[in-house]
Order: sequence, then structure tokens, then C-alpha cells
Amino acid sequence: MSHIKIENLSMIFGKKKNQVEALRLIDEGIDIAEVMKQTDTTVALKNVSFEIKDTELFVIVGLSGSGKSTLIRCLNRLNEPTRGEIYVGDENILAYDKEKLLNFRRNRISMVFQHFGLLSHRSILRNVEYGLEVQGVDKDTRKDKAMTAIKVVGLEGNETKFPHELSGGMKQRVGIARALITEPDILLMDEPYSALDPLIRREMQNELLNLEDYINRTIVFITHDMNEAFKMGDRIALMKDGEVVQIGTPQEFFSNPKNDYVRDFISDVDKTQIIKVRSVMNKTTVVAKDTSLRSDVLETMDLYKKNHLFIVDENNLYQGIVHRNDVARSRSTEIKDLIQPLEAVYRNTYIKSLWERFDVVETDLPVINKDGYYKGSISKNDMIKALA
Ligand SMILES: Nc1ncnc2c1ncn2[C@@H]1O[C@H](COP(=O)(O)OP(=O)(O)OP(=O)(O)O)[C@@H](O)[C@H]1O
Repeated sequence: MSHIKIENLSMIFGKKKNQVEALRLIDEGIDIAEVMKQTDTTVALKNVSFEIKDTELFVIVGLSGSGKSTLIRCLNRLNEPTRGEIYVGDENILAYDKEKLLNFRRNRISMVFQHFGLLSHRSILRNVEYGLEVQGVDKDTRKDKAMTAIKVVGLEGNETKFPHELSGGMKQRVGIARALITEPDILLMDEPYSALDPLIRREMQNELLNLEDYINRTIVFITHDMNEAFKMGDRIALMKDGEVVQIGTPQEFFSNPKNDYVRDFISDVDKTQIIKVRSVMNKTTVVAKDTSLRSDVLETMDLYKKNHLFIVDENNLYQGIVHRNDVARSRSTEIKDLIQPLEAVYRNTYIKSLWERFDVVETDLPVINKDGYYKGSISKNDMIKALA
């Protein structure tokens, strides 16, 4: 489990004794600017608490200096927080000794940097292999895995090239392949695309969203661009002056901005261009397995007041829809034969594109990931509310 829980995290830069004094003043409720002036410190994070769900794509957004990098660097302890706790699963990673920390960094968490951080004297293949080399994995396995990772990020055929021979977008793909090679639970991405030109940047954003379906990992992604944040994030934390101002889905930011600062921050965002099915859909909708009994299906429809139910196989792959009338009329006890085809919506689709679908479909629409696994459903009402 790679669920992350951050509790009361503060990070203060400055002399040790001044940090302690700064914390004391913060606890007394003194204004941050005043604390920094009095103690000659920089308060980069102040009492930050939130949780990141397992396999979530979580975005931290904020202006320059708001504390984003400081926060993400606490998650792999490149920064040692002044106070607070960070749990990954059940473990407090701030309590790790040297050996445990090394193990954590080698196996469970990796980072993609803004300026790529590639080793210039190594080929692409050897750059990607690096994390396994450090783990002491044998040469053949290393190569096999690196070739797969290179293929996943679309760089096949470039294995023997060196970093200086690649474009910015390609270098960032190497960065991602290198981060994925150790199969970490958590991927940290610190403004990974800010050095790329807009077209490549958009391409890389879309690729990451597709890759996320494929790799199924927790991703913490930093950006100062609200459009990028809303496009990428399942949920977003907006930071200001070392504090989290608001956390939520893009939809929640639009429908319920916490204050004028948030309102101002999102005012330039064109939500029809940003909001995707994934942030509006109902993730808890029930489905039936294609081997379910007819009576159970009817009961479930009654319970949820629906006249239809989506059907998945035993692996949760989406199969189709069953309608109440068909189920009620059928003599068969199983529902297998009653499944009707209904094209599912890919969860990274923009919701504005659903208008046409809802013109011809009266039910909710099932939502799947790239591999066809059922992820939830979206109703016409959900769409209208999101676009309002
Ligand atoms: N090593 C350090 N020593 C002293 N102050 C630091 C250090 N690292 C960061 N800071 C300060 O902490 C505050 C938060 O910086 P941080 O880099 O986390 O912000 P950011 O939101 O990531 O900004 P950017 O988008 O510019 O990278 C800033 O005031 C910064 O100057």
C-alpha cells in the first residue's frame, strides 16, 4: 500500500535554534512574515496535513516559493522536515534509519526532475538501467527491464544514443523510464514538463495520463500551471506561503472555491477544456458480475433506484449493460444472456464531448480505463452540473 498521510508538517530553513524559536512563535499564532523576520528563518511549510490515496494522480500547485518543491522533497527525505509525520502505508518514513531509508528510496519511491537529471556519459539504455544496477540486479535482467521501460515511454530504437542527442521531450521520457524501472509504488514528479515547449508538453501530459492507467501507481506531480494541474490531477492541493489553501478534485475547485485567492487562481482556466470524466464520474457505482443471479441484480437496481446496471467479468473488465425490463422478463436465472452492448467512455475524455452521447443514450454511461477495466459511471446530470 502506498497511501501517503502527511501530518502537521513544517519545514523551516535557518539555524537550528532559530527553527525551534520559529516553531514556538508559529504555535503562538504569530503571523508567518513576522516569524521569519524575528527569527531570521524561511518558513517553507507550515503545519501541512493531507492524505494522498493509493494510485491517485495527486497534483500540488502554487506560485513560485509557495513550498511545492520543499513538500515533495520531504516525501523521499531529500528534505528533513523540521516537525511533523509522513506515513506511507503504515510506516512513518521519518522514523526510518539510514538503511531503511536507502531501501525505501531504492525500491518504493522515485523522482522525475524538471531538468531531467540524466547521466551525460551514459547511453539511454544505461541511464534507464541505473536504478537496477544500484540494486545489484544482474546484467541480463537489467537490460530486459530497461528495454521494456524504454518501449513503454516510446523511445524504442534510441537505446544507444546519449542524452545530448535527444530533444527535451525525449530526455524527459528517459527520466520517466528511469524512474519506473525499479517499479516504485510512488512516483514524484517535480515540474517535469515546465522546460518543454507547449506542444510537446501537451503530448507528454496525455502520455502520462495514459501511462498512469497502465502503471497504476501513486503519482505526486508538481506544477505552477493551474491548467496543467486541472488536466492531470485526480485531486489537487493548492499551496500558498507554505500552507495548503484548498484540496479537491477540479470539479470541487470550480463548484466550491474556498476563498477569493482560489477564485482568482482558477479564473483563467477554461473548465470545458479541462474537466475530464475521471474527476466528475461516480466511482462508487455498483456493477454486477456477469455470473450474477437475476434476482440479485433486480434487488441491486431497486436498492440504487436504477433501471439499468453495468456488468463486469470476474476481473472487473467491462462487459455491457443490463436493463430492468429485460431482467424482469427473463426466465433465465443468470444474467449473462441479457447483457446489451453499450460503448463505454474512457476516463480521460473531456466531459464536454459527452453531450452527443447523452443525446442518444438514456442511461448513465460506464467509464473504463485504457485497458477496459470498469472505473465508475457518469450521468447526464453529473455532466451538466460539471459544466454549469
Ligand atoms: N535550501 C533552502 N534554504 C533556504 N530556503 C529555502 C531552501 N529551499 C527552499 N527555500 C525557501 O522555501 C520557500 C519555498 O520554496 P520551494 O522551492 O519549496 O517553493 P516552490 O513552490 O517549489 O517554488 P518554485 O515553483 O519556484 O520551485 C521559498 O521561500 C524558498 O526560498
